[in-house]
Amino acid sequence: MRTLFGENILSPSPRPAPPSKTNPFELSFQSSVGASSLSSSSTSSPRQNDWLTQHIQNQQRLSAEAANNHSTSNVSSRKSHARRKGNPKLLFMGMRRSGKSSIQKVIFEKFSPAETLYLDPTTRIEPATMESFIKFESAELPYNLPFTAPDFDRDAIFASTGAIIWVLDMQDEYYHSITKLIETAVFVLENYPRINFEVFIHKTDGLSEEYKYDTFRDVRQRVADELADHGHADGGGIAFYQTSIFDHSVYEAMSKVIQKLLPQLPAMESLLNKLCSACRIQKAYLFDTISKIYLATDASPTFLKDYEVCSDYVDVIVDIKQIYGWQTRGQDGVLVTDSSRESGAPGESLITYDKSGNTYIYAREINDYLSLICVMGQGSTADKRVLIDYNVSILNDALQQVFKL
Ligand SMILES: Nc1nc2c(ncn2[C@@H]2O[C@H](COP(=O)(O)OP(=O)(O)OP(=O)(O)O)[C@@H](O)[C@H]2O)c(=O)[nH]1
Repeated sequence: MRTLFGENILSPSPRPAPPSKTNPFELSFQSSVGASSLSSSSTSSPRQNDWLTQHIQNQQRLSAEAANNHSTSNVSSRKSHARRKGNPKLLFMGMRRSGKSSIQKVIFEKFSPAETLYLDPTTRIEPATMESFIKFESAELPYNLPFTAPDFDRDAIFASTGAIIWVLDMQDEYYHSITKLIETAVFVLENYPRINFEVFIHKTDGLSEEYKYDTFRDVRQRVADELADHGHADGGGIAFYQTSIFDHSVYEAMSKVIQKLLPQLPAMESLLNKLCSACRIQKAYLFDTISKIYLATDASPTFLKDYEVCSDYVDVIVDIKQIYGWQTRGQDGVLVTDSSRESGAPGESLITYDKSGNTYIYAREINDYLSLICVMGQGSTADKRVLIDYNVSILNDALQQVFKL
C-alpha cells in the first residue's frame, strides 16, 4: 500500500468556491418535504444545510416525544432506541472473567489486548470516563452485586444509564450466563424500559466460523424464547453482537451501541448520505478519532473490509498526531471552526486503497477529535479534490450547526 502523504497533510483548509459558480459536486439537499423552499436556490448549500439541520431536529424532537409517550404506555413493545441528551453512559455486566474490564481497557484506555491477560477482578462499581469528542462514561457492575434487592439504591446505577452491555463469554460454559442475562433483562425491561439492552457474545477469536454461527444463533434463540415466556414476545429489543478484543469487531459493536444513544445520529447520517451521493463516495465514516468509534456512517451497505481499512487509517492519524502533538480545543463540547482554531489547520490526507489507484481513502479532520474517513469510489478521482474538499467543508459547517444546538 503506497501512502500519498504530501505536504498537504497539514495543508490549509480549502477555500470555498465562489457562490455564484455552479458546482457539480455541491451538496444538493432535495427533499420531498422541502422541495418548494429549496427550488428557489440551487447553489446556496450552507443555507440548505441550515434548513436541513432544523428540519431534522424538528423531526427528531417529534419522534422523541412520540417514543416517550409510547414507552410509558407500553413497556414491552418499545421500538425506538432511547436517545437522550448528555453523554452516552454504558454499564457493563456479565459473569466473572467474561471480559468486561478488557473491553473497556482496550477501547477507552488504549490497552493492547495482550495487556488484559492479568487484570484484577472487579469487586466494586468502577466508573470510568473518556474525554474525546463526546465524553464516554462507562461503569462495570461486579457479578455478584444484588441490584434487584428492594433495599438496593438501583436508581443511582440505572437511572442515568443509556445502555447495558451484557458480556457473554463464548469460550466458556454459557448457560448460567444466559439465565442471569434473562433475569437482568426482565428487571431492566420492567423497571427501566428506556435503557437499551445489548449483548456482546464475546471472545469469538480462534473459533471456527461454523461454531461461532451456531453459538450465536443458539444464544439468540434461547434468550428470545425465555423472554417470550416472561411476556416479552418481541425479544425486548435486545441486540446481539459477536465481539473480540483481538480484532475490529468490538469497535464496530461499540460504535453501534453508542450510535443508538446519540440524538444527533439521524442528522449526521442524512448529511453523510448527501455527501456520498454528491461526491461519489463509496462509504463514509465519521470517527471519534481517539476511541476509533464511528459516530455515524452513510446508508450504503457496510463491509467489514472497508471498516477495517478506515479504522486502521484512524490509527495512522492518531500515531501521526502523537508525534506532532494534539492541537488544543476551542470550547468544551463544541466543534471548532477552521478559522477559529488557535493554531494550525485541519489535517487531511489521501491514501491509495487498490493497485490501480482508482479507489482511495480520503481523510479529513473535522476537529481535533472527529475525523471524516471516506472510501472514494470510481469516478471521484483525486484530481477532483478541490470540489470534494469544498463539499466536505460544507458538511463540516452543518455538523457544527448540529452539535451547537
Ligand atoms: N480470547 C479472548 N480473551 C479475552 C477477550 N476479552 C478478554 N479476554 C480475557 O479474558 C480474561 C478476563 O477478562 P476481564 O476483562 O478481567 O474479565 P472481567 O469480566 O472484567 O472479570 P471480573 O472483573 O473478574 O468480573 C482476561 O484474561 C482477558 O485477557 C477476547 O476477546 N478474547
